[in-house]
Amino acid sequence: MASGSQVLTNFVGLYNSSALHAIPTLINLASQSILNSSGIAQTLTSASLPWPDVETKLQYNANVMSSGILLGIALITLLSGFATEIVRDREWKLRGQLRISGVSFNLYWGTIYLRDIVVFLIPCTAIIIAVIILDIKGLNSEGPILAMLLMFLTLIPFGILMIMVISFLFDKGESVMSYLPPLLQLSGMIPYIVVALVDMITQSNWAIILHYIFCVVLPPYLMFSGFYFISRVNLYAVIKGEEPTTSDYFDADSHILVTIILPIIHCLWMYWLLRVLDVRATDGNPRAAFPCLATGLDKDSDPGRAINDDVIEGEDEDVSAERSRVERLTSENTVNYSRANGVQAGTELQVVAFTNQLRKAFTKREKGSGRKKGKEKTKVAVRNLSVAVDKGEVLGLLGPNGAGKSTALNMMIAETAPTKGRVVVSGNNVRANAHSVLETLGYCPQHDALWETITLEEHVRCFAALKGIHPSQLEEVIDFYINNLKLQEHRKKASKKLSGGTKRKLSYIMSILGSPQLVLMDEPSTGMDPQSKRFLWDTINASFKNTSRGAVLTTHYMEEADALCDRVGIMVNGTLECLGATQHLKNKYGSGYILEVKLSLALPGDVEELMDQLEEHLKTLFPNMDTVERFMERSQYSIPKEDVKSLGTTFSSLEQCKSTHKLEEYSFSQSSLEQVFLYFAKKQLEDGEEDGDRDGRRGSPRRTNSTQDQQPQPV
Ligand SMILES: Nc1ncnc2c1ncn2[C@@H]1O[C@H](COP(=O)(O)OP(=O)(O)OP(=O)(O)O)[C@@H](O)[C@H]1O
Repeated sequence: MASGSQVLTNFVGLYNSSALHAIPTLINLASQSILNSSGIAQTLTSASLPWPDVETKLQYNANVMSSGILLGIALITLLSGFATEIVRDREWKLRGQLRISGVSFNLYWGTIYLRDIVVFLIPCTAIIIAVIILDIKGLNSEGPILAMLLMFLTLIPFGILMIMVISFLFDKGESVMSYLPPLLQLSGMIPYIVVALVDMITQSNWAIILHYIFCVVLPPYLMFSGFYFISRVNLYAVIKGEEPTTSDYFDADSHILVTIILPIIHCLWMYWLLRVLDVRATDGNPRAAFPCLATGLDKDSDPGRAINDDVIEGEDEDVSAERSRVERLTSENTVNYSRANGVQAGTELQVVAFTNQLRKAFTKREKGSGRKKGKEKTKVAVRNLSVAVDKGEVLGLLGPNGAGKSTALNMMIAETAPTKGRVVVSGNNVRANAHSVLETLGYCPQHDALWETITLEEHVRCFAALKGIHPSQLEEVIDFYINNLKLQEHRKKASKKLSGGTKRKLSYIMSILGSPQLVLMDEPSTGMDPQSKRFLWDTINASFKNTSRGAVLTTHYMEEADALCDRVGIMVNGTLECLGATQHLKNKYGSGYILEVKLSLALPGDVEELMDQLEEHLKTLFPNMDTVERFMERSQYSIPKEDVKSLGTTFSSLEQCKSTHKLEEYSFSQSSLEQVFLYFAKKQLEDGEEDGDRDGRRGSPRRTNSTQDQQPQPV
């Protein structure tokens, strides 16, 4: 059994899980094949043919087995490398960005497929050339070469498609090369070794039965098995004392044909699976593509079956009015009318897009102890959001971190599947008509979706072409954005070398190119310098005001919301708490004053205690005041109008307070949008990270059923 240990040595020596080592593995493999073949040849001449003894047969099989293992490992390791880029495209949201820019399933996957086939052809051709040039015995004759050629013809397209499908098991590019090669190598090699051992030991049909079963149920096995059966035909013919003919390789007993034909059949269902996964797998979760596997995901996107909370207890009246407006827009007639006619008349149809009862619940299982499964936890990220974007409107979505703004936008671009509810853009349901709807969208994601090695200018050029900008205008458009956003010096830099602010500018340009019908911008100005921010504001104002287009913008800059948004909605814990023009919100929720104080740090004593004393004193001046924020020596209070009889008296009381409580400084002003925001932000903190479902009930303890009391306390 010397050859058995040789196989083991070869296997252990050459086994690796990295694509980097695939080429050396391949070269090693070629020399191994030469050695194996010459070994076989020597054994054959020295053995007393026509029929060898058992030991010779075992040695032949062991040699054949090692060639198959080595070739299979090399091919599958090379193939695994192709998955990294696909997973990265998904991880960095580039696939979504391309989809929104009109890159269809066939275009995206077809391009990658053709490119990978060409690349993969190189090592496969190298194997054939090496066999011919090095005159590898047993393989360098017409039969095996023809069999290998035919095998590669189907194995290459099959292998790449298989990798594309399997890539959906991964959500991080980094983990692909750590886990995918061993996963594929083992799932192909273990059945291969089982078949070869059964063949070697029992010399019975069991090996062939297993071969057929594995070919069907374990596709990676196909990358290994063909080589074994090619060498097997050759060996058994020689053992019988005959020269194998070409037809020996393709007759029914050779079992090679199955490794050539089955990949074609696998390709058919894999293409279907890839389509389903690409179109339906959302949230980076392939299970989302199959409703039966997806607990709590995308089970119902029909607003008719959504929780009946038209009248939500304690809901703001503006939010309720918007909900009713959206209900009317959703009525079958309206949607059909808009779908059929494109341009609509009448006030109700003057909307670019709307969401109806849009809801997203993320279900996560907590870690269990031992064998016990952990409890399922549900986080409702967006709670029955009904809002419409009017033509010519920039709608602002504000809210503290984790309020659900990005999740809402992700559902609007069909990147995240809603648990319930519907998104309609230009009269079309986004989930049902994703391709045609997405072509009319522009999206600036919160995290820049860029190819690391592609330059800034190439990004702009590529997306301008995708958005259908005429080649004659291309240069002008590129220069306009690059010059105005002061990007000239970064034009030729690869995106990985760009600063955070520059990347944001690039993402913004990519979203606005081609004048999409609806542009969704998730914190577009984060990290931008004031001058660029000003240009961004100008272009947003010019792009949407008085047009038939619309935009949704999320931001943490109140002055940006004030300057750009026609209406602003503030979200808290997934719920839209208020909606309206910024002035309306200031009047409604900010009809009072804001007092900001700062204690002198030079004061002796505990800051907390001093702050408590100050608050006690302030309560005597403003009995209905509310603490908005308190941090170290600073605090902020909202003071209702009725507590301020006259500004003169108030200021003299505050001056007195300044000297008695040793205030370093204080400010007393009318409420701004920021203060309205802070009021709601505080509510999110009070409500806490509330898990579970609370439909129809609001978390705020302030809310009651009486219409009068439904208004939150003014700031
Ligand atoms: N894929 C996910 N799985 C589980 N929970 C998620 C997922 N995505 C978002 N969430 C949760 O949903 C909630 C809303 O998140 P989202 O990113 O929409 O908030 P946001 O308002 O955009 O916050 P920020 O201002 O920080 O961007 C958060 O509590 C977040 O943890």
